[in-house]
Formats: sequence, C-alpha cells, structure tokens
Amino acid sequence: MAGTGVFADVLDGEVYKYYADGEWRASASGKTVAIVNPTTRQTQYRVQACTQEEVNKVMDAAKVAQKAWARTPLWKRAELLHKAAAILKEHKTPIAECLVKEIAKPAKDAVSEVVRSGDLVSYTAEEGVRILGEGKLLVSDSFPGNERNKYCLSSKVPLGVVLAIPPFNYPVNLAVSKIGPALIAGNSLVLKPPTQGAVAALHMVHCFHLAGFPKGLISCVTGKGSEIGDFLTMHPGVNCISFTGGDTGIAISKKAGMVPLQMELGGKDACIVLEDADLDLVAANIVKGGFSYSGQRCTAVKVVLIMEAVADTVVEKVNAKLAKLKVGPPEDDSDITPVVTESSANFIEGLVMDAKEKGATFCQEYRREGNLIWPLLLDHVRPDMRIAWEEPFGPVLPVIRINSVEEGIHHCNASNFGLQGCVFTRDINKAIMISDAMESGTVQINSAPARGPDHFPFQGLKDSGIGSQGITNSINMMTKVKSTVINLPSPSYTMG
Ligand SMILES: NC(=O)C1=CN([C@@H]2O[C@H](COP(=O)(O)OP(=O)(O)OC[C@H]3O[C@@H](n4cnc5c(N)ncnc54)[C@H](OP(=O)(O)O)[C@@H]3O)[C@@H](O)[C@H]2O)C=CC1
Ligand SMILES: O=C(O)[C@H](O)COP(=O)(O)O
Repeated sequence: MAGTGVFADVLDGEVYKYYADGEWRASASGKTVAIVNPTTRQTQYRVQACTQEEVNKVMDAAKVAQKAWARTPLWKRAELLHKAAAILKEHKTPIAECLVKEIAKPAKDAVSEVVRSGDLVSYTAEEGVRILGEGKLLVSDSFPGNERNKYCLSSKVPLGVVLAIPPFNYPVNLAVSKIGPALIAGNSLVLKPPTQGAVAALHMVHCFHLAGFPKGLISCVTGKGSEIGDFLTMHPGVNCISFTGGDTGIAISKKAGMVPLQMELGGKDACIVLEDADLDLVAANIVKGGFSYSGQRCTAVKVVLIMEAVADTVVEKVNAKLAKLKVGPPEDDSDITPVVTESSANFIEGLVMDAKEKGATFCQEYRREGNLIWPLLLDHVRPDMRIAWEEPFGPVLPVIRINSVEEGIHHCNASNFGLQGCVFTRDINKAIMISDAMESGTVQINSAPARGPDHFPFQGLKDSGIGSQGITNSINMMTKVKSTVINLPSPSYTMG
C-alpha cells in the first residue's frame, strides 16, 4: 500500500515529504498542496509546498554531489541504475495504486507504466555504458592547410545539474526517462513532479534512495508549478532542463537561461486514411490510438483525416468498438476513466459544444458525470471548428472527411503542432511519400502514433518541442563534447 512498508519514510502524518540531501523532509513552509482524486473529486493525498530557500539548498547539494558522481566509474553508475530498476519493478503495486488514485490511470496500465519504467532505467544503464564508453579521435590533415600534427580526442562529459519536469499523464515513466539518462551521463538530477502524480513520483524516487545513490545526487521538490516553477527553471544552478508538458514549455523556453533544453510538448496527431487501407486495422487503431487512457496521451490520435469513399464504413466500425468500451473508475480497469481535473473536463466540454454549435455530427450522445466523459466520435468536423485544431486531451475525437491525400497533408501541416502522425494504406510507396510530406517528428505507417519502444527517437516539430527524446538521444542531450588536442612537434604518419 502507498506510504507504508518500505515507503513509510516518505509519509509524515497525512502529508508526503519532499526529498533532499538523501533524506525525506517536511517543508519549513508549513504549507501543503492537495492532490484531488479525479474519480472521487476529493483530496486523496497532500504533498509539501517547498520554499525557494529549500530549492536553493537542493541546488547547492546537487552541485556538490555531481562533482563526485562524474568521477564515479561508468560501470558503477550503471550498477546502481540496474538496482533502482529492480526495486522499482519489485514495488510496482503500491506505485501503481498512486497512479490509479492521482491520475485515474486504469489499474493494468498503471502497473505497465511502472514496469516499463524499470525496463527503461535498465536499458538506459546499458546504453550509457555503450555510448559513453566511446569517444572520437580526429586527425588534423583532413582539413585543408594542415599536416598530421594534431590529434583531437573528444568524449562526452556531463552538463551538471539537470532539472526534470514531467507531466501528469506519465508521472513515473516520463520522470525516469529524464532521470536515467541524466544519471548515467554523470549529472545530478532535481525532479519537480506534476502535482497530479506527485505521490507516485515520490515513491519512485524512494526506489532510487533504496538503491543507495549518493546524498544530494537526486532530489525531488514538490509544489505547484505555477508557484515554484519559474524559480526552478530560472535558477542559476540549473545546467539543463528536460520538460514534458503543454504550452508551459513554450513559456519556459523563453525564460530559461543559456542552458540546453529538451522540450516535449503538445500534439495534434493526425491519422490519414486512404481508400486502399485495411479498414479493420484502421478502426482498431483509431480506437486504441484515440481513446486509450481516455485520450490523455500526447501521442493520441487527435484528428482523423479520412477519404470520403471509406469514411462511412470506418465510422461505423469505430462506433461499434466504442460501444464496447468500459466506462468507469480506474480501479475496475475501465477503458475510459475520469479525466485528470475538472478544469480539463470543462475544457473538453467547451470544444464539444463549439463543434455542436457549428454542426458536427455526434456519433454518440455527449455524456459527462463529474470528470468522467463518455467516448465521443465527432463526424463531419470542419476546419472552422476549434476541435479541428486544438488538443482535447480527452476521449473526444474529430473526423474530417477529405477528397484527396493532399487535403489531408495540408490540414496536418497547417497545425502549429508536429509531434507524430500516422497513415493507413497498403501502398508502401505512397505511405513513404506521405510520411515525407507530413511535418511531424514521427510518422507511423499502419499503426497509431506511440512514443515507445522507449529507445526510439521521439521528437516534435514546431510547437511540439525542441530536441529529441528516446534513451540514446536523451543521454547525448545531457552531455557535451569535451576535446583534448595533442600537438606533435612534427607531422606523424602511420605505416610508412
Ligand atoms: N510531447 C510529449 O511527450 C507530451 C506532451 N504532453 C502535453 O502536456 C499537456 C498535458 O500535461 P500537463 O501535465 O497538464 O502539462 P503542463 O504543461 O500543465 O504541466 C507539465 C509540468 O509542468 C509543471 N509546471 C506548471 N507550471 C510551471 C511553470 N511555470 N514552470 C515550470 N513548471 C511548471 C507542472 O506542474 P504542476 O502539475 O504542479 O502544475 C507539470 O509538472 C498536454 O498539452 C500534452 O499534449 C503530455 C505528455 C507528453
Ligand atoms: O506523454 C505522452 O503522452 C507520451 O509521451 C506518449 O507515450 P505513449 O505513446 O507511450 O503513450
């Protein structure tokens, strides 16, 4: 159970502590932040509202710990990460319980998130050993005007203190996707978890604590992003920011200092369906892609652009599948569960009402109880409707009928987002050409968008992000190249 057994140290009465200098602590602020259960809409947990002074101390400790960690052999760093991964997987049940209560993640998916996170950490340890163990040797005579009298040795060195800010929808997995790469590369790590999801994240951090990482190397400060976010992201002690979330990331990019940024932001992932597609496959992927975790995935299918000739058939198949989805609480492992907050539900409802006023066809009756919104397919959506462009982050999916592939590509590329997209066709040549034409970080052929497997590159264009994630890319991003040049008194050539 959450907050008990090995996790008892994390809890202080009814409030979860924050983690600094290798210890669980109560904030001197005396203030707490409530985490509201999306299903019951009652306060489920409370976390500390950390002060600026506490953030300063965490940054100081992170700086000191990083210096020693950077000198810790790579294999030892990897060993500790493997240990943390095993502990995380061992304690998947209480951590998953937090995900169910804090973010209404369906019970089975909550367990999968924790297991996937353990696997991600282990893979990161292995990948780090491989890629950080290699450097480059350059010789000078490849550049005009030079003889071979300079040898340049370059390798990757850590950046320093990495600030990690994940979103509510994967508070564990999108935290470790930043923590793992930062640590294996020799950085220290300060985590600011999302408020909804903070308790799951604190439990995950405790698994790193139990693994025996040095004091101060990992810290976790809690509090509302709107209150301590700016102080953290603009803190002079931060050497790199890895953020996943919404438009907040755009604001952070404008305020942050001269530090490397990794930003994974929103998306409006388009699903383009051609006449020759396998329509059963299309319907299955629209339902899985658009409605799993109630559409609260940045990689969810967020607009279907379908050729008119096959639209009726696909809409009918999708509706038949939607009718079978289980709607209800996450504890029952329902397919559709309450969305994360009331304001999120209100926002989704606003998009639905706008589409209604402008004449979209409702394939199901719109139904909402509290934060629970029943799955809804909106057909005959037109570009003048907000839902054609905005990301609902909920179980509501617009269908736009198109008469040419170009029309679909045009709609996709007119979006300010460019995270992922997908195309369904049996013609691989057409699929490749459409993929090349779509302005998005990844295009899936004959499957719904997805970030995983976690070692694949994952990136967004335009307002969807800066840089690229995925295990290898994140390790590289959290390092910089350091060169040492050996200057010989006279040119030297091998073999004669
Ligand atoms: N591309 C991707 O990989 C993903 C993108 N997303 C996008 O994220 C959005 C939904 O996630 P959500 O969590 O609501 O996103 P938000 O941008 O609201 O929050 C993300 C994180 O930022 C924190 N935060 C809030 N304000 C600040 C601030 N001023 N400075 C620093 N940090 C701050 C939040 O903390 P707090 O909770 O305390 O406010 C949270 O930890 C959607 O737009 C979705 O598309 C989501 C997942 C993945
Ligand atoms: O946060 C998100 O929504 C993701 O990064 C998507 O991950 P997924 O494709 O594995 O669900």
